[in-house]
Amino acid sequence: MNTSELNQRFAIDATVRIVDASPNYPLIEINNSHATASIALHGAQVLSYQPHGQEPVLWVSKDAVYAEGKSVRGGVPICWPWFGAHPDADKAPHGFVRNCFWRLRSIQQRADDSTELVLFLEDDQHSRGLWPVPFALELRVSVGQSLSLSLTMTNRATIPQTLTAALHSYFYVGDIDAAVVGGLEQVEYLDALQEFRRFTQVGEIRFDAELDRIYEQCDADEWIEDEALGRKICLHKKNSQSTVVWNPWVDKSARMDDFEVGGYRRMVCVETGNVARDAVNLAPGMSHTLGVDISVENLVPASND
Ligand SMILES: O=P(O)(O)OC[C@H]1O[C@@H](O)[C@H](O)[C@@H](O)[C@@H]1O
Repeated sequence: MNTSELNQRFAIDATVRIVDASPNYPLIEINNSHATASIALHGAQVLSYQPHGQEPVLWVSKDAVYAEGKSVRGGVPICWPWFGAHPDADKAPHGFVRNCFWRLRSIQQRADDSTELVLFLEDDQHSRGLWPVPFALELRVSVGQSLSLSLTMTNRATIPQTLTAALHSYFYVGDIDAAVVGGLEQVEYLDALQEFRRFTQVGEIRFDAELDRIYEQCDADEWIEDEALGRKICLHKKNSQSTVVWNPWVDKSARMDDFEVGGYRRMVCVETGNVARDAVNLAPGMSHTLGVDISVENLVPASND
C-alpha cells in the first residue's frame, strides 16, 4: 500500500497520519495529548517518541539511511530471529526483520487518548531464502504517557526453534559523560570487547570508552539517569532476561557511515532482549512475547542547603 491508501484506511483526524520519510518508505506519525511518535513500516522501527514538554527519548543519527534493506541507525530496530553475528558469516547480523517492510494491521485511539498500533510480518519467499522457517511476528506499540512495545513471535514450524531477540533501543542523552545506567548491579555480563568473557557488574554503568556487553538473567527494571537533561528514562521489561548495553564511542562510530560525527556523545543503547543463555525455545505452534515500557521522570534538582 502507498501512503495515500494507508491514510485512507488508517489515518485518524489530527492524531495519526502516514507520510513518506523517503520515496516509498511510509512513516506513521502520531500526535496525541501525551506525546508525538513516529514508526516506520520498514522494520516496524519506532523512530521517535517525545512526551510533550520533554526532549526526544530516542536517538536517531542525522546520517541514518531510509531505504529498503538497511536498518535506520537509531530508534528501536528489532533484532530477530537471531541477535548479533550469525555463525554463517554470509547472514546479516541481528537477523533480517529489521531490513524489510512490515504490514500494518490496525491503529486505534484508546479511551485515555493513547494510540495503539499493530504491525505484523510473516514468512514469505524472501524470508525463507534467508531463514527457512515459517513464523509470525507481531509488534504492538502503544504511544501514551509511556511508550510500550510488545513483540510476539510464533513458531509455525513443525519442529522447535531456538530464538534470540532484542528491541535494540537507542536512547537520547544530553551528554554521555553525565549519563548512568542503573538496575544491572551484581548482574553477570558477557563482554563483547573481551572475547565474550563473563564478568559481574559492580555499581552503575558509566561511559568513558567503547562499551558492548550482554547482561544475562536480569529481568528487573532499569533506568538511564541523565543529569544533563535532568531526567531519568525508566525501562520496565516484560519476559526479557537479557539486556545489551552499547556505546560505540569514537573509533567504532567513525567506522559506521550512517553514524553522525560525535553522535556517540548523545546516545546509549539499552536493549531489552533474550540473548545468549537466555535464548527462547519455542515448541511448534507456540508464541512468546517480549516487551518493554519506556517512561520518563524528571530528576529533582539537588537543593543548595
Ligand atoms: O551495526 P549494527 O549491526 O546495527 O549493530 C550495532 C551494535 O549492536 C549492538 O547490539 C551490539 O552489541 C554491537 O556489537 C553492535 O555493533
